[in-house]
Amino acid sequence: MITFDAVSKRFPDGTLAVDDFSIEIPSRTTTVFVGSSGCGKTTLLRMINRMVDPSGGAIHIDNDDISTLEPVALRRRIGYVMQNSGLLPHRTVVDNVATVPLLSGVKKGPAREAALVLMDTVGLDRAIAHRYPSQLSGGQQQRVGVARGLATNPNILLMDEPFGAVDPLVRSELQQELLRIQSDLAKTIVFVTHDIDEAFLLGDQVVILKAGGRIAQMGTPDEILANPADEFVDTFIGAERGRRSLSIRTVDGKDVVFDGTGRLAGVLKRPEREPSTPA
Ligand SMILES: Nc1ncnc2c1ncn2[C@@H]1O[C@H](COP(=O)(O)OP(=O)(O)OP(=O)(O)O)[C@@H](O)[C@H]1O
Repeated sequence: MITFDAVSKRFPDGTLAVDDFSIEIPSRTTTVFVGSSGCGKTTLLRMINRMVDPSGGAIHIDNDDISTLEPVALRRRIGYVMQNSGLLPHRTVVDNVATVPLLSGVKKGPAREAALVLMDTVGLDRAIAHRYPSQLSGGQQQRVGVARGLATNPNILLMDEPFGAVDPLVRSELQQELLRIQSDLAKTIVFVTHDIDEAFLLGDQVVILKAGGRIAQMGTPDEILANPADEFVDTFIGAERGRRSLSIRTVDGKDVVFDGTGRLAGVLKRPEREPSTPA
């Protein structure tokens, strides 16, 4: 479990990016931070692996206060996937995937072999193992980025808008692939996006943020869809969906939410009902 306890971050220029943020991120599930540009999502994510240190409060991973852990060692045991994949342009796919294990002292042969297996995991053909990033499509580059994030077999995977720069079809494929990988591997994933549809699709827990990393609402997609906490959340859900109206239809006895284009947006959990007594 990752715990933020009254965490704040003020940058040296005075910007208060995160103000008094507290949350518990359960293990082996996906938590999504969603909010508009500048609300502090990336700052929150980077505080987990100490790329950014908080100015106040504490972050724990299980029982460890991460401020007591050595940042480089911490970073090497947490996977990190970023937008535009962040691949090293002069290294081949297989060597990009193997970068962190190699830095951590794994020998070249085993590191490359493990990288090939990871290419299988993320749905990449081994035939492209010796290509350079510029010879790949955007979607393939992002898959390499995900494979690299998984290369040390981390318990925690941080993903910062990893599918933000690809076209909608490829994005949808990558999202499905991530759902499949997560159902096999059950990592603790913290995922940042500004896309509410992506948040609802991928998140077990969704955290809707306002400026300053303030939590507007936190819950499962069903809970948020069924009961938006306030007008801000309502508007955010509506606006980010292009003001497409949500509708609820009953399918196989379940209340299913569709957006205005007929796309599945979620399934509402109904409270358990007492069995009805015959009249
Ligand atoms: N190194 C920095 N120095 C000063 N201000 C910063 C720094 N990094 C981020 N900020 C500011 O902190 C706030 C939060 O930034 P952050 O990148 O965390 O937001 P975000 O929600 O991830 O935005 P986006 O979706 O645009 O990436 C913004 O006002 C940003 O300008």
